[in-house]
Amino acid sequence: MDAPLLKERERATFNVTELIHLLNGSEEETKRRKELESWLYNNPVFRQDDRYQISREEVYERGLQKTRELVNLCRRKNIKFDSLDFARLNISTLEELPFFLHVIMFIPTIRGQGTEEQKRKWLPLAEDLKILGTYAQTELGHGTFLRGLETKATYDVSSREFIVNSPTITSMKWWPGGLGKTCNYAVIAAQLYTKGKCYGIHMFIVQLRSLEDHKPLPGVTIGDIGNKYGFHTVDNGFLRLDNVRIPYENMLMRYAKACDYIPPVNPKINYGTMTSIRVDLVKDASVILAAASTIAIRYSAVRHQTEIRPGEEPPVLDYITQQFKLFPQIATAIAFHFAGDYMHRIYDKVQSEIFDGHLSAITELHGISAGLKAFTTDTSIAGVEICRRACGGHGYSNASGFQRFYENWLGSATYEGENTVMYLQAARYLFKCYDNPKEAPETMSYLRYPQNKMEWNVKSADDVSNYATLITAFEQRALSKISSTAKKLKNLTHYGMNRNDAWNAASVDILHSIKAHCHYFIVKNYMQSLNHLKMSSPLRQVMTAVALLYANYGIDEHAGDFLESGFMNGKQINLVRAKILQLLKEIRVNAVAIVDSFDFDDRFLRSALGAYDGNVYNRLFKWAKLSPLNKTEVHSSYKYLRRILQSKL
Ligand SMILES: CCCCCCCCCCCCCCCCCC(=O)SCCNC(=O)CCNC(=O)[C@H](O)C(C)(C)COP(=O)(O)OP(=O)(O)OC[C@H]1O[C@@H](n2cnc3c(N)ncnc32)[C@H](O)[C@@H]1OP(=O)(O)O
Ligand SMILES: Cc1cc2nc3c(=O)[nH]c(=O)nc-3n(C[C@H](O)[C@H](O)[C@H](O)COP(=O)(O)OP(=O)(O)OC[C@H]3O[C@@H](n4cnc5c(N)ncnc54)[C@H](O)[C@@H]3O)c2cc1C
Repeated sequence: MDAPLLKERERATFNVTELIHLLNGSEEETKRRKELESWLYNNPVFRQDDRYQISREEVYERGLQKTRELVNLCRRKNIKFDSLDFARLNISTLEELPFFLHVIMFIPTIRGQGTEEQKRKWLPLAEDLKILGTYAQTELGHGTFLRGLETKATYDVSSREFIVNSPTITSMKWWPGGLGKTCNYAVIAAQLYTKGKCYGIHMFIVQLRSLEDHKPLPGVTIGDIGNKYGFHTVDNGFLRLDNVRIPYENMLMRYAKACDYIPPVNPKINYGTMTSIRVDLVKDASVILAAASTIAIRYSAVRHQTEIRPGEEPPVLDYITQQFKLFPQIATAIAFHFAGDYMHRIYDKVQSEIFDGHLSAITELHGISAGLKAFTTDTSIAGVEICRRACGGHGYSNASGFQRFYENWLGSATYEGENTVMYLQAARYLFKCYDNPKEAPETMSYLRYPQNKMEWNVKSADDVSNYATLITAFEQRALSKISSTAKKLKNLTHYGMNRNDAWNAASVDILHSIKAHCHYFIVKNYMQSLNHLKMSSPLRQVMTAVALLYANYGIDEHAGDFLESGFMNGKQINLVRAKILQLLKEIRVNAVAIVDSFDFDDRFLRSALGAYDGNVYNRLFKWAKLSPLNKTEVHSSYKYLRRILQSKL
C-alpha cells in the first residue's frame, strides 16, 4: 500500500464498512454483490488489459465470447435476466455486451406488451436464448419524433399477415443495439395500417435472420452502422425491410388489437420499455460518477505538486480548488444513488398498478423519469470530465480508466430519449400540474399550495446547515422559475400565439424551470433519505456534511437564479460560500474513505490512477511498457524515418 493512501485511511472518522453496507442496502447485499463480481473478475475472458490494442472486429468477437461466459454463468448459478443479480453482473462487465438489448428491451417489451398467449409463445424462446432480439425503433430520419416513424406494417386480411416495409431511405431502422450482426429477431416499431387506415405506432415481432445459418431472410437488408464514440462491443445496426410478411399473431396485442382496430386505453403504454430504461439510467449515473470520483480522489491524495507553503509539496487534494472540483462529485454520486432508489420504488409501484389495469399512473412516471434521466445523465457526464481534468496529464492517458466511462456514458445524453427532449416532456407534465395543482403528485407537492415566500430565512452560517431551510431554497427557486414561465406562456397565447408556438417560444425558460424542479427533487429526496436511514453518529456526521455540500454547492452554482427573484440576497450567498469552504475542510479528512465506501474492485476501475493501493507511478510505467510500439527497440516503420533523416525523400 502506498503511504499517502494509508495515512488518509487511518485518519478517517467513520467506519467504511458501515457506509458500504448502507449504500448496498445491507451486509447481505454487499456480500452477494462481491460474490457476483468475483465470479466475473476471476474469469480471464473478462480481462481488459489489451482493450485499446485490439481491432473493432476483435472487440466485437470478445463481446460475444463474454456473452457466452455470462450466459453460462447465469445458467450455472440460476440467475434470471430480470433479477437484481443480473443487473449487478451487467454493470460489473463494464462493457455493454452485444446481447444486452435482448435482455433489457426485447424481452421486457414482450413481457410488457404481449398478450398471455404471446408471452407463452415468445418468452421461453427468448429467455432460453433460442432466439436473440433487439428493440428496433429509431430510424435514419427520426429518433425523437416517434409519430413520424415511416416503417409500415400493413394488415392483409386475406392472408392474416402484416406486410412490413421500409419504403424510403429515411425509414431504415438505424442504431438498435445488436441489430447489425448478433440478433435474429427484433421488436419493430411500425405504423399500423389496417383496412386502409393508419393507427400509429405499434410493436411487431419480426424474424430477421435464419435460425439455421444466421443469414438474413428474404426482404431483409441488415448490417452494422460503423464505428462510434463508444459501445465498440455492440453492433448497433441498420435494417431495411422489403415486403416482409409476418403472421397476425406477431403484433404485440396486450393493449391494442388489429384488423377491426381496438385502441389501447392509453396509447403511450407502447412506450413503456423506454421508461423502464430511463429509470435504470438514474442509478447508472450514480455508479459512473462514483467510479470517476474514486479514481480522481485517490489519485489526488497520491499526487504531490507545487507548494502551498515553501518547501512542502502537498498532495493536490490539499488544494481547495481541487476539493471544490471533486467533493461535489462525490456528493452528487450519493444524491443520485438515493434518487435511483426512489425511481425504482416508484417504478415498481406503477408496474403493479398497470398490472391491476390502472394506466393513469404512467403519465406521472413518464414525467418524473424523463426529467431525472436527463438531469442525472447530463450532470454525471459533466462530472466525469471534471474528474478526468482533475487528474492532469495522466487523466488523458487510457491508463486512467476514464475513457471507458466516457465512451459509453456520453451516449446516455442521447439514447433512450435525447435530453433536451426529455426535459421538455417532463416540463409538459410539470406545467400541467402547475395549472391543475390538485393533480400534482407527491414529487410536486409544493405546487399544491404554492407559497411564494418573500425572503430566505438565513441570517448565519448555522442556518445554511438546516435541511428544511435548504429544501425551501430549491423549492422557491423552482416555483419562481415555473410561475414566471407560466406567465410568459400565458402572455404569448393572450397576444394571439397558439399554444404550440408559445411553448417553442418559451422553451428556454421551460428548460430552466424543469431543471430547477429536478434539482429541488434530488436535494429533497437526498435529505429525506438520510433522515430515514439508521446509522452511527460518526457516519451521520459525514453523510450530513456531504448532503449539505450538495445543496450549498447547488445554490452557489446557480446563484443568479436564487438572487433573481429577490428571495435571496448577496449576503446570504456569501454565507453559502463560506459554508462550502467549511464543508470542504470537514470532508477532506474523509474523502478517501468515502470513495473507498463506493467499494469498486480494482478490476472494475482498471485504472492506474485509482487503484486501491495508490501505486500510481509503477502502474503507469507498467502500462507504458505494454504499448504495442514498445514490442521492439526500433519500430519497423523506421524505414520511413531513415529516409527522412537521410534526406532521401
Ligand atoms: C462504469 C459502470 C457501468 C455502469 C453501466 C452503465 C451503462 C448503462 C447503459 C445502459 C444501457 C443502455 C443501452 C442503450 C439503449 C438505448 C436504446 C434506445 O435508445 S431505444 C430508443 C429510445 N427512443 C426514445 O427514447 C425516443 C424519444 N421520443 C419519445 O419518447 C417520444 O417521441 C416523445 C415522448 C418525445 C413524444 O412522443 P409522441 O408520441 O409524439 O407524444 P405526443 O407529443 O403526442 O404526446 C406526448 C404525450 O405523451 C405522453 N408520453 C410520452 N411518452 C410517454 C411515456 N413513455 N409514458 C407515458 N406517457 C408518455 C406525455 O406525457 C404527453 O402527454 P400529454 O401532455 O399529451 O398528456
Ligand atoms: C449508443 C446509442 C444506442 C442506441 N440504441 C438504440 C436502440 O437500441 N434502439 C433504438 O431504437 N434506438 C437506439 N438509439 C437511438 C436513440 O434512441 C436516438 O438517437 C435518440 O432517441 C435521439 O433521437 P435522434 O437521434 O433522432 O435525435 P434528434 O431528435 O434528431 O436530435 C437532434 C437535436 O434536435 C433537438 N430536438 C429534437 N426534437 C426536439 C424537440 N421536440 N424540441 C426541442 N429540440 C428538439 C435535440 O434536442 C437535439 O439537439 C441509440 C442511440 C445511441 C447513441
